[in-house]
Amino acid sequence: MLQVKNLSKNFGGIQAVKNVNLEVNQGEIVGLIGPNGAGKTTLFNMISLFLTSNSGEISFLNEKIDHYTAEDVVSKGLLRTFQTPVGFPKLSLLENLMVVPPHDGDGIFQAFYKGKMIAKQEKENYEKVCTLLKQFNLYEKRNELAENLSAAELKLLELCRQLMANPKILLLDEPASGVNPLMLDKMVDHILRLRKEGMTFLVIDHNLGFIYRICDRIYCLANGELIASGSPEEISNNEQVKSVYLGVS
Ligand SMILES: Nc1ncnc2c1ncn2[C@@H]1O[C@H](COP(=O)(O)OP(=O)(O)OP(=O)(O)O)[C@@H](O)[C@H]1O
Repeated sequence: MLQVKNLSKNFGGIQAVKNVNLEVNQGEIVGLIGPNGAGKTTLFNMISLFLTSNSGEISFLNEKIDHYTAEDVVSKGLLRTFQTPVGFPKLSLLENLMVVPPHDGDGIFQAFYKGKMIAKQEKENYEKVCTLLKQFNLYEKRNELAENLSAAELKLLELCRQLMANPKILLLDEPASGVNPLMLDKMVDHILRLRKEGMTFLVIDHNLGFIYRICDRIYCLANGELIASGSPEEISNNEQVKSVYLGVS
């Protein structure tokens, strides 16, 4: 579904990502781990077209996407979350999830017909928002301001925001950070449920226990290079991974 071939990125003299190859198949949950500064976020930024690569190729659904904009890939179904959830703290959960169609300056006649379409779309969106909030146990808080949510709830709200756009693959950037153990179990359940429903994931996280619980396969980066890939069992027993990531030699 997603293929990355020989992808590289330099920042001045720093080679943040070096010739990385990676793939994610439909229905998989794939992890991306590595110590601080390994290049994980840079790789995510390139895959989601927030950053242009210096060399290499990215394909999504058998199509090269390197020349696309970040907006283009969103419309193709490739979406991502951020380490720090981006939402609207002063808006309610409902408002955060409602998508408002852009005003495009149509005349009154078109606006009349479009108005009907927008009303229908808004009703559908509202129903979808309510369904998502219920699935993520946030419905009771639907009228709360987002700024009153816990870190874990904000991560779930961020996940809901991306789900509103019907992604085919979701890139999750540190979904477990700042999430307490009880909520982490719920996060695991939600991700596994979404996979059962057909979602595909590429996930960055420093919490290896979390990564081992949810992932089918894992890639490990260090100093911008891929040093290992394999099942959770293979990665957890890999000496090079232990050495660079856990500081165990
Ligand atoms: N915009 C930038 N300008 C200059 N250097 C950058 C930039 N972004 C990242 N880097 C450098 O590239 C390297 C990889 O950084 P990156 O943030 O991708 O690592 P990471 O694995 O995501 O780290 P962390 O786990 O701490 O988030 C680091 O040396 C970092 O300092």
